[in-house]
Amino acid sequence: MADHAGRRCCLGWDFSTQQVKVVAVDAELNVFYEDSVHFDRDLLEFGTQGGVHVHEDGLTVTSPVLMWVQALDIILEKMKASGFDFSQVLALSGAGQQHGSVYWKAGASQVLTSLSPDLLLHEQLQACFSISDCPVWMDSSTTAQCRQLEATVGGAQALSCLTGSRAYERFTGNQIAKLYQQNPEAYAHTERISLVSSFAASLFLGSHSPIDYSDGSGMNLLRIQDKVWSQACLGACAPHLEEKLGLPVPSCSVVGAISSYFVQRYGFPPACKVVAFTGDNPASLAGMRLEEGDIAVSLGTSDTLFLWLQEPRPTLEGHIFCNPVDPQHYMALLCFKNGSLMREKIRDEMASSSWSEFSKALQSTEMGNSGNLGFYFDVMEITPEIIGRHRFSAENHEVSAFPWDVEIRALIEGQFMAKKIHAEGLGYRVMPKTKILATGGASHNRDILQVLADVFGTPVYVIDTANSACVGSAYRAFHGLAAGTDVPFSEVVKLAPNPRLAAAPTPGASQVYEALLQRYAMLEQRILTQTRGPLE
Ligand SMILES: Nc1ncnc2c1ncn2[C@@H]1O[C@H](COP(=O)(O)OP(=O)(O)O)[C@@H](O)[C@H]1O
Ligand SMILES: O=C(CO)[C@@H](O)[C@H](O)COP(=O)(O)O
Repeated sequence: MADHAGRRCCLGWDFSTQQVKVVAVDAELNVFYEDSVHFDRDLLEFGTQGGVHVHEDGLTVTSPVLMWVQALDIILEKMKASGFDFSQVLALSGAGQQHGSVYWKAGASQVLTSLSPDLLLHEQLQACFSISDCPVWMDSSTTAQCRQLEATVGGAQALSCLTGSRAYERFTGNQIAKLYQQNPEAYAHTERISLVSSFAASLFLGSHSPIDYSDGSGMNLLRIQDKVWSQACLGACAPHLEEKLGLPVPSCSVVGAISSYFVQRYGFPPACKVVAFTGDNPASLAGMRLEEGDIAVSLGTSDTLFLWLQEPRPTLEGHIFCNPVDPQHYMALLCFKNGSLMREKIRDEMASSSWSEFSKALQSTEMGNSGNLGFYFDVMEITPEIIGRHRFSAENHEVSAFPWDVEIRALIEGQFMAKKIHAEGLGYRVMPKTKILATGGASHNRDILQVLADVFGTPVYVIDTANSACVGSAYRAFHGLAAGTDVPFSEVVKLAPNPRLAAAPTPGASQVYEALLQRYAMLEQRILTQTRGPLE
């Protein structure tokens, strides 16, 4: 019998870009089980790279919905085979990569409610989707729909004030508008549209799960102040959209009990609660127990930076989402598309595909890289909209190549300088008590975290697992169980292990980066002006 038998717990799931992950957290808030299924490695038949398919136009990016379902089957079977005691699961919640959308075909809810425990989920859900390839957050094919949406509500700033963001290509409303315009039949045959998060919750619930306020804020459709769908935005995207989306719910809502499929096949207790699933970044905010004044930096497939906010101040850059753990508050988020996959490319080109070689370059080069600076955006970046690799010497001359170790430092310093500059653009300032909480796959790399600490001039902390979205989902499940008694989230997680210091700023770092940050910002503007012309 496995040593995790008989421990009462909550499960936290994460349906992220490259994998499905799970953790089990016991009542003392210790993580005692972790597992994952990696799409490229474990589900070869879908032929994804980094969990996605990039289409011929270079802009459309999708993932097969049945790959996500099958990944859940595999991970549940692995847990069963390891002796995991499902009968002790009190509640579960989860997270999904943000903005992606799933289109359930008419009749799907009937299938969901009558699943046979003798078969796997993917064997039974084959015919349940009106499109098999779901648009995901890396898609940037909806510029026309974005401009239409902004025009309908009075411009980009007006849309941002209403929904927390100007129109972004990956945001779900614009993706739905594209689907409706290009494939009206599939749209007409769709009974329900889920986010990746609410889709995953629906599998556990055995019926369509509602979208929560926090992940719903990444759609350009939800009014973030009063938390209802904007009729103007819905109308601009597609007809009958409100009925296909269902009503949004607070993020800590219990959306129901687990479906009988999981009770019969895996032995979950019938009373096991499903707490609304949310976006992976909001779930990470919960997992790291972010406090006002802290900065979270997630180094997953995407790089994101997010903050806790009391008052929303929507602008033309970045996003304001409803806060996933406190319904009165908000979070601000910046997303950088060229994150881990860009680091992997440079690692493969310059460091023999080895993270330890990559680290050696960071160890053997000086802070500030002797004035050499680089921008590495193999895919069109979101923050800011730049594509291509651009390298500059200390004299600000564009150069075509750097030595291998200079290239690696230029990549990592550039990525973190961009984060600091754009966070300051949102009005954020590093204060003496500020700490950075780092998470995501690349937070395993101490040399990368050292550069992060040096560029920001702030200590960097990590939690025990880099799967903060999973841990946050399990914490949110405990919160969902307790919320009937109106307990604040901070009270529920007060006994969770504290983050550990991973890197402190090197003496003299602030002086080195002060001048470099100014140069980086100036050169970023120069590239932007060269590529899109001067702003009017
Ligand atoms: N030691 C390491 N150094 C740098 N990056 C790493 C290291 N280990 C893993 N990674 C990166 O972590 C990424 C996956 O991060 P993860 O947070 O699990 O992604 P996601 O949740 O988006 O699926 C990989 O693409 C890989 O590049
Ligand atoms: O688009 C965003 C946030 O706005 C991305 O951060 C996605 O949520 C993908 O997350 P990862 O799989 O990279 O964690």
